[in-house]
Amino acid sequence: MKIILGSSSPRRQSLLKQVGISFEVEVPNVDEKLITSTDPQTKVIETARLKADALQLPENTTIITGDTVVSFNNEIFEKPTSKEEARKMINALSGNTHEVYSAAIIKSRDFEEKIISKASVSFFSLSHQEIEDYINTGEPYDKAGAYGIQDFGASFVESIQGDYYTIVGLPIARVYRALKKHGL
Ligand SMILES: Cc1cn([C@H]2C[C@H](O)[C@@H](COP(=O)(O)OP(=O)(O)OP(=O)(O)O)O2)c(=O)[nH]c1=O
Repeated sequence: MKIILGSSSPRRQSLLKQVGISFEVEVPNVDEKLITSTDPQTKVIETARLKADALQLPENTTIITGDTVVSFNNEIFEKPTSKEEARKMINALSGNTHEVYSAAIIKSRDFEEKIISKASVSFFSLSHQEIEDYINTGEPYDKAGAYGIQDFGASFVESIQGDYYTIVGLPIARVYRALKKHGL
């Protein structure tokens, strides 16, 4: 059985490697704006499904897709599209607790697993200068919520509740166990 990871996320790729899963990468070509739900849990699972449905599903192949959003104060923060947006997100998260939702779809011709995971992250109060310095590293732009807990963004984090890897972008233990359940 071949495993295809339908993701350009280097984090998702490294997490699968970390638990010994061999896979090929095929990046689905989708317009995530098609998913308009304002509920973060619905948004991530529907976006992961959109990505999964955009991939071919030949015999003896299992595909894995994922999606991650940050949710704060009834707002959904995806990847920032500008310096201003990154600044707005990090300012909002500063000194507060937010949620990170990650979803994964694992599917073959014979089965489909739907995984949704939520974790909470509390930030220290950040100074204007550290926010500006962080934005200028360029790190925020490929990450929901404009920060990477696995990178310099770790310096913002006072505490987390839940699965760390859900914050990084894939609830890897649950994905791993679902794959093993299906003999992969
Ligand atoms: C909150 C947080 C998000 N992220 C990343 C995980 C995801 O890669 C990204 C959210 O964007 P996604 O749209 O979920 O994924 P992607 O665009 O990176 O890749 P693809 O759609 O091809 O699967 O944010 C971190 O790397 N660290 C973090 O702390």
